[in-house]
Amino acid sequence: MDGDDKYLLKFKGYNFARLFVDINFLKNLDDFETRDDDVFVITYPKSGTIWTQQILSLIYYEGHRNRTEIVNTADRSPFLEYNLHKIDFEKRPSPRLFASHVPYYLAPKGLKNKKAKVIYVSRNPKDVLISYFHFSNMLVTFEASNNIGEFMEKFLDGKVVGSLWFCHESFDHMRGWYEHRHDFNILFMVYEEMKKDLRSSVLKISSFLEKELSEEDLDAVVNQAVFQNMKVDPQANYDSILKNEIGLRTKGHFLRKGTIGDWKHYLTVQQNERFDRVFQRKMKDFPLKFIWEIDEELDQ
Ligand SMILES: Nc1ncnc2c1ncn2[C@@H]1O[C@H](COP(=O)(O)O)[C@@H](OP(=O)(O)O)[C@H]1O
Ligand SMILES: CCc1ccc(OS(=O)(=O)O)cc1
Repeated sequence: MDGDDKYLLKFKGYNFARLFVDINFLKNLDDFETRDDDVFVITYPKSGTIWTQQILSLIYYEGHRNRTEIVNTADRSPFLEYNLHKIDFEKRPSPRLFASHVPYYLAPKGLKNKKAKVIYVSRNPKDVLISYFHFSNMLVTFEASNNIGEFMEKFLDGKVVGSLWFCHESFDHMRGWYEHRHDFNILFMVYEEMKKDLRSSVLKISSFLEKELSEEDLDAVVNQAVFQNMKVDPQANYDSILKNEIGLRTKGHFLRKGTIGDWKHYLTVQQNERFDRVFQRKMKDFPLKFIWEIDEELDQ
């Protein structure tokens, strides 16, 4: 362990949420025993984790799809490093679904056998920034910021849970996973593409998982994963976990807006230009393109 902060726990160069993480678990993470049929959703925070967790559990378990099971997201596909409900992962029946924010170099080494599946979801970093600003002001377990400008500086410096989104070094989050993609059995998904065409995205995920869905099942998955329905689904939206287990500093929800280009409502021209300069410098040779905005009428 290096570094010390009330909210951040730095372990091997990466910032974990101090109040959720178990340092002894981290020390053994490398040797965490994976199974060939494990599935991991891996993201930088605020990139569509909970959404993809919901899609995965709907694909795998008819019970959720038919609303016959009363199991919340944190129990359907628990966070590997933030095991809120102290689930005994070894006793968990297969197939196990996990979520995680770990950078590629902290992932259990068993994932490199390329059997267990990884779904990496990315989102344009300006919307990540805005989503994260609201989220960290809302929860007592994250450091609050007075304004977007203040939070943006922390974000650009990597002084947040998840460390740097931006990267010029291959060990940072997005680039690290992308550049080491051949070491893993990995599918890259893009938040904005999921927004634009959820049905095709669900099909892409189910095909990667080798889980064939009937038309009827596909409809049910899509229907329960669209923002408006997920937002009011108490098993999917984390509301009771945030309120009763983690603690709210200000009123709000995990499913906040779920749109593309919300940053345009928050960043000043100067802030946006500063962000662009950093982005261009650090990501100039990165081959994937990001979707920064969409016609607002299409973004329903
Ligand atoms: N079904 C859905 N459709 C679109 N966005 C969703 C979604 N479920 C969650 N999100 C959005 O994903 C973000 C949270 O990401 P994560 O789960 O990685 O923490 C939030 O973004 P906003 O704060 O911009 O609304 C949340 O609203
Ligand atoms: C344990 C559930 C949980 C809650 C909040 C989280 O925040 S973040 O995604 O790391 O920003 C993560 C896990």
